[in-house]
Parts: sequence; structure tokens; C-alpha cells
Amino acid sequence: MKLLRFLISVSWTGIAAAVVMGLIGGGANAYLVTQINAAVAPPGADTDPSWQRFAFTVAVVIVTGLASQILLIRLAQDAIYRLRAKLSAGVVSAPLEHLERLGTHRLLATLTEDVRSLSMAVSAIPSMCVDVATIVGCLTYLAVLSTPLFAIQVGATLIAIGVVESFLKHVRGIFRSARENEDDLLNSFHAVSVGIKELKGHRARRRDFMDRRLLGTASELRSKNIEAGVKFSFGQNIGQVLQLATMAVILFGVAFWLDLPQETMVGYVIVTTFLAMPMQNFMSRIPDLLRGDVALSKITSLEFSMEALHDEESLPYVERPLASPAELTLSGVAYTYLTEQGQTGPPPPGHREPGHREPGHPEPPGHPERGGDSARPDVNWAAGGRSEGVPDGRLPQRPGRRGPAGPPPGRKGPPPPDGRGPGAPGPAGPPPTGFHLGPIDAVFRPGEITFIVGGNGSGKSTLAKLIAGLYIPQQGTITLDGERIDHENVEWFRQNTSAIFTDFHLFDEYLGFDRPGLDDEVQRYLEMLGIADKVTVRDGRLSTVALSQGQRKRLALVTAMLEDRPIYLFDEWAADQEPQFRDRFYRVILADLAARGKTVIVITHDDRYFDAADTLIKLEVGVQERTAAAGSARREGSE
Ligand SMILES: Nc1ncnc2c1ncn2[C@@H]1O[C@H](COP(=O)(O)OP(=O)(O)OP(=O)(O)O)[C@@H](O)[C@H]1O
Repeated sequence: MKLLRFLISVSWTGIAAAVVMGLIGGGANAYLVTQINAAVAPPGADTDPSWQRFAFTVAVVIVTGLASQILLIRLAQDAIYRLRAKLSAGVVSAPLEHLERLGTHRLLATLTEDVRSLSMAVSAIPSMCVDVATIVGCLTYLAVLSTPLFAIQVGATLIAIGVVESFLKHVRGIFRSARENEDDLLNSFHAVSVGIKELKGHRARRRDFMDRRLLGTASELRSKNIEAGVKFSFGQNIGQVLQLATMAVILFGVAFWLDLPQETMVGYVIVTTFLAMPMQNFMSRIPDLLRGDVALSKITSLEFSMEALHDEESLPYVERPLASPAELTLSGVAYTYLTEQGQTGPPPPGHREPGHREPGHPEPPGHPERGGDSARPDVNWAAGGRSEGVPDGRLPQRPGRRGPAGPPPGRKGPPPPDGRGPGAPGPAGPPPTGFHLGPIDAVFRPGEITFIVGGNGSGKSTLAKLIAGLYIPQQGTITLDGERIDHENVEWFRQNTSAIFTDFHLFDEYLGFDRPGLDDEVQRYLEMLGIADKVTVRDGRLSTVALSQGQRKRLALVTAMLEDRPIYLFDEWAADQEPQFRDRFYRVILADLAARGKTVIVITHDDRYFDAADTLIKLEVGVQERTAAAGSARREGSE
């Protein structure tokens, strides 16, 4: 079972110690049965009851049982902790593009539901181990007591296990399918929390959403869980009936046919009565194990999807000074999104996750790293690239180096560069699967302000993510102060940009700023940005982040200022600011950053302030329409 393999992988010595303890406990339990048997044996039987032995055996049962349980509880909690740590690290280090395709609900379902199910399953294992040891011990005693009774009992138990297992196969399938419903349910819960205003304000929408989406999924989940529970109960009861039938056959048939002595029959009755409790306990824990097994499969497939294809954790990082000043150059940079139709898009429920491995399929099919035929592999900084214009989203690597996930020698690599994006039409590539941006040629200079403008969906934010190093260009190159960005230095490259995206997140604590006087510094910025009366800071922690969107953006700006990086990137930052403050942003804050030698890049629709820029880059449906010198006001100011 995967669960046991998982536990053994955490600490086989711990498991071995717990099993040894459990076995001693089980053996002692069985010995206890012999002692009880001796005490109640009919007069004249060859027995030697002793309360001292009884008390000693009870002590052994208690001590070994406790030791085994404590060992397994520690092991189980350790395993869950490691799993949580590994999963979270996997999410943090997975490429943004991949996480966006997976979707928040899928990640959350695994991080919460699957880890919870697994933790319940793992917590059930300690007592199950003691139960198994007791069952084995009791059966061993039965073998000593009477070989025919042992053979009949074991035969009947095996038949019962076979029957229960045939039911469990169905139950396992139902749990798997129910798990897919949990993804959908979490998606609906997410929609409830973020779309509550839209739901409250529209009665028909709310009813439709509740009935069809949320409650529809919840009721499907309920039906599946009931079906699984009922099937399991049937299996369990049939197993119990078989056991009782066996007992009846032995008591009313076999005992007479074989003329078994009363002493043996008393022993048999005591053993079977003693067995009932661990048997029942064991059976009742099986659904937890099945759910845990399904959860572990989900967790493993998510891990594979993040690890096998994208291990950004392996990106090299050498502590060195940031670029100063920073001149950023994009040459022929292009990027194409893959959609659900693309082979690496997030799969529909029940579909195999990217990187998921089925038994007998050690390598995910369709992954060009491994000679597959997908439209384009998931981007992978860690894999590295080879030459300029590599259409698989990997950056060029330095000679002689290849990332850990790179294609092994002799393996088929991605299709050769053909000057088109991976989604571009043509004989060498698959049909376009999503929005295509580029090629983009631009130079962002220190002390200059560049505005990126264009209609909705023209690719401005996509370009911003490329500039920040969060997406990898599938064609072209990015250089910072003449240094080409590749697998070796992308982690360092990312540290050069302070970006505020439209979907930014505010942490209520200044994480990663270990310097004295931070509170005073923050306080100054809060006052400068006019929010000192709304929020305070103490020991690097903000009093609140529950503010208006414009105020939250100002708080994000505080963080960006504290970062003091050479490149500043704002994605429609001013959109939610009041006119006065918007003016201050374009006329004072940006100019101030430029005056400090920062490379300033601003995505904006505010054409009233286009003159505040030195350069305008205009995008039209992913195509760079023109790059123009702008900012007469700024040029005049600087002359
Ligand atoms: N994660 C994604 N996966 C697939 N397609 C995406 C993704 N993000 C954006 N797109 C698509 O890429 C295109 C460009 O989006 P982008 O957000 O870059 O535009 P934008 O110019 O910033 O738009 P806006 O001005 O509305 O913010 C859109 O058509 C969008 O549907």
C-alpha cells in the first residue's frame, strides 16, 4: 500500500521499531488469552493459572502497546509535517505559469483536504498495527490449541477478506471520483468567498449558483460518500456473517465430528471473542485508509506536476550585488500561453495531471524533455535551454551546463527553432493554443521612465511578468546590463525588480526585511503616502491591511520603496487612486525614482500622463506597434 511505503520512506527504523513493539504486544495479548483460558479451564484440565503471570502479561501488553503507538504517532506526525513542508516548497518553487494553469482551487484542495485525509489515515495506522499484531498472536495460539480449528478459522477469514476486498474495490473507485468533486466544491467555495457581492446582489444568480453549482456538487459528493459507506458496510457485515457462520459450524458441527475436548472449545471461544474487538477496530479504520490512499495519489500527482517538470528550487543563486544602474534589454522576446486545449494545460476532473505517472509509465507522456509530442513543454528555468530563440520557453544555458531536468544525451529534444512562437501556425509547430505576445524589442534605461500602453488584453501584464523574470521568454533574449539572463542567473535577475501587479498580495508583516529602524522607515512612507492615519506599524507588522483598494496599493508601494531595487515596475498602479494622488504618482513619485537612477516601467491607460514618460511602448493584441520617444515634459524638465 502506498501509505505504508510513504511511512517507510519517512523512517524505516521507526516503522521497524513500532512493528517489533506491536508484535511483542500482540504476542503478549495472545499469551493473555492462554492465561484466561487456563483460569477458566474445566477442573482436571492440564493448566497452570497464575495471577502473577497474568499481571506481568498485562503489563507487557500495556507497555509495548503504548510504546508502539507513541512511536507510530510521532512517525505519522513527522510524515505529515514533512509532506506539508515539501508541498508548500513545491508550490513556492513551481513556475508561475504552471500554478496559474493548475488553479488556486486545485492547489488548495490538495494542501488542505488531501493533507487532512492523509493525516487521518496515517493517524489510524498505529492502532491498526497493534490490532494486526493481536490478531496474528490470537491465531497463532489457536494453531497451538487445535490445527483443524486454526485451518478452518484462517480459511474462513481469508474468504471474508476476499469478499470485503471485492466491495472495497468499488469503494476505492467511489472515493477517487468523490475526490474530484472536492476540487469542484472548493472552486465553488472560492467563488462564494470572492463573489459574495455578485451573489448577494442578484437573486436569480445566487439561486442558480447555489442549486446547480455549490449544492449540486455537494449533493453529488454526499451521494458518493453514502454509496461508498453503504457498500463498505455491506462488505463488513457479510464478512462478519461469514465469521459467525464459521463459529457456528465449529461449535455445532466440527466440535462433534472431531470430538474436540471441552478445554479446546473453551479456548476457541475465548480466542474468537478476544479477536472480535481488534477485528472490528481494524475494519472500521479501512475507509480512512482508502481515503488516505486516494489523497496520497493526488498529492503525489501534484508533486510530480510541480517537481518533474518544474523545479525552480534547483535554480542556482549566488549572493551578489544587484545591477546598478540597471539597463534592461529585450531582444525579440516572445511568449505564448497554452490553454486547456494545449497538452500542458490544467486537466479536467479525472484527467491525468501533468507529470502524473501511472504504473508502467515511469515518464510522463507528451513531455518533449522526454521525447514526447506535446505542443510545448511546460516552461522550465531549471531545465535550461540551448540557443537563442528556443521555442520551448527555456532560457539559454551557459556552455557545459544543463539543468537537472534537461534532456539526457541522446534523447529527443524540443523541435528546432523555426523563428515562430510555439503556438505559431506552420508546418513545424502545432496550431496556436493561446494568446501570443511578441516579438518585443525594447531597452529600459536607468533614470528613464517607460510607459507600456495598449488596449485590454493586448499583453501588457504578460510583458510585465516577462520583465520581472516570472515568465520565461520562449523566444528572444533578456539582458541586464549586457548580462544575458538564463538558467544560471534568473533567480538573481528577479531580485532586481520591485513590481506591483494588478493582482498583488499584501502581507501584513514585512517579511525578509531584517534591518534596524524598519518601523520608522515604514512610518515615514505611510505619512508620505497619506495612510498613516489608517494603518500603523509595530515590530514590522501592520495593524491592518483591510483598506480600500487605493490604500492597499499605497501599502504595496511602501513595500516596493523599502525594497529599493534598481528596476520599478507598476501595473496600472494609479488606476484606483484619487485624482490628486494619481497626479502625485505620475509627476512626483515616478520622477523621483527616475532621478534616483531607477529604471521605471509603468503599465498604464492614463493618456493624460503620457508626457510623463521618456518612452512609450504600444502593444496591440500582443504585437509591439511602436516604440516612441515621449515625455516632452520630462525631456524639457531634464534639459
Ligand atoms: N494565465 C493565463 N493563461 C492563459 N491566457 C492568459 C493568461 N493570462 C492572460 N492570458 C491571456 O493573455 C492575453 C493578454 O493578457 P494580459 O493580462 O497580458 O493583457 P493586458 O494588456 O494586461 O490587459 P488589461 O489591460 O486588461 O489588464 C489575454 O487575452 C488573456 O486572456
